[in-house]
Amino acid sequence: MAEPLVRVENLWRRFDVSKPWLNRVIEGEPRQHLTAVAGVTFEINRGETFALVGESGSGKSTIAKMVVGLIPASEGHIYCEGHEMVGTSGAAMRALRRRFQMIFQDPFASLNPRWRVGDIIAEPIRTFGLASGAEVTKRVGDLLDTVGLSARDAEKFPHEFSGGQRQRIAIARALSSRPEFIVCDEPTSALDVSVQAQILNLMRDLQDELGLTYLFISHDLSVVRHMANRIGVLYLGRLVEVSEGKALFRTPQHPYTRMLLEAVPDLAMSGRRRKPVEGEIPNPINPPPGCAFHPRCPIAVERCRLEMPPEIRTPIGRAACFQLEDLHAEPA
Ligand SMILES: Nc1ncnc2c1ncn2[C@@H]1O[C@H](COP(=O)(O)OP(=O)(O)OP(=O)(O)O)[C@@H](O)[C@H]1O
Repeated sequence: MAEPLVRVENLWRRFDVSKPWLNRVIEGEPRQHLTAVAGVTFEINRGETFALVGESGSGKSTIAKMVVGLIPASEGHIYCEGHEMVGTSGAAMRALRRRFQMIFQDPFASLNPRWRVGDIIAEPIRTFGLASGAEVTKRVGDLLDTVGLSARDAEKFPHEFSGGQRQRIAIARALSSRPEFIVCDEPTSALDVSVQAQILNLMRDLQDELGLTYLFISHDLSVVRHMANRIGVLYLGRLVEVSEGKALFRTPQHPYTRMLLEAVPDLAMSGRRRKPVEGEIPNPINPPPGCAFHPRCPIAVERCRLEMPPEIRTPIGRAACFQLEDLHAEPA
């Protein structure tokens, strides 16, 4: 089998969330750490869309930022076609920055309001020395055309566009360095539903045309269903399930995946009524012992409160749950 384009192996990210030194001394408090990502492993094959889903605070954005090199990992590995990217700098990091791009949730915040659209899109082209002079203008015009805008829009400023158009500009900018891999962090969450569909269609068309690979991050399962080949479900920084996309919607394995699916009106599994997600994600500074999901889990048993469940193979992927272990005995 071909090497995956991206492989993330046992990735961890801890944040120091201690109070300032003087407060700690006066109040006699120790340093505090928050584990945002705890030993995550997944791979993304060339040309596919791998989605990460989970409630707010589950660690999706933190993983995304580590994968594109915006923040360092505390521990673990990120391989690009087998080459280690954690700890790289200089030319290797520069190459990664060209090949891996990111699109953010809020296109207004990610576009410099004082720059003309043409300059925003041209910046990566110039930075990576991909073109010069009139060639840059031509390439900017082509990119605007590719995302459904016009070459004339290069003269305008971001505030002259609607939310959906601004996300098109952000996509054109991401494409300008001719990347192979784009991390899309909630790219349509800030947009109206009708506009969301247009942007998602554009992203799918671009994937087919340019052979792009996506890491797609979303808390919205109905959006993910239309985009992902495979899906990773995150809970409090851990992957509780990684499964083939369509199968996950038909036969979710982990109780947390089931809970998420049952909460989405048009996805609630056939014959079942929609049930809102119960409880809240615990504080990651002080996570529950054993399986972190046990306080909210409808099928938790004593063992779940004491031990971390191992990852096992399921018919559609892998998942970490003692109850599934009894069903599918083979370790992943
Ligand atoms: N720079 C930081 N310093 C301290 N804690 C952080 C930092 N960045 C993220 N966190 C914490 O890490 C955890 C995971 O955050 P992250 O933003 O990755 O989650 P998410 O799933 O993307 O959620 P959302 O959809 O709300 O962005 C959260 O508890 C968050 O508060």
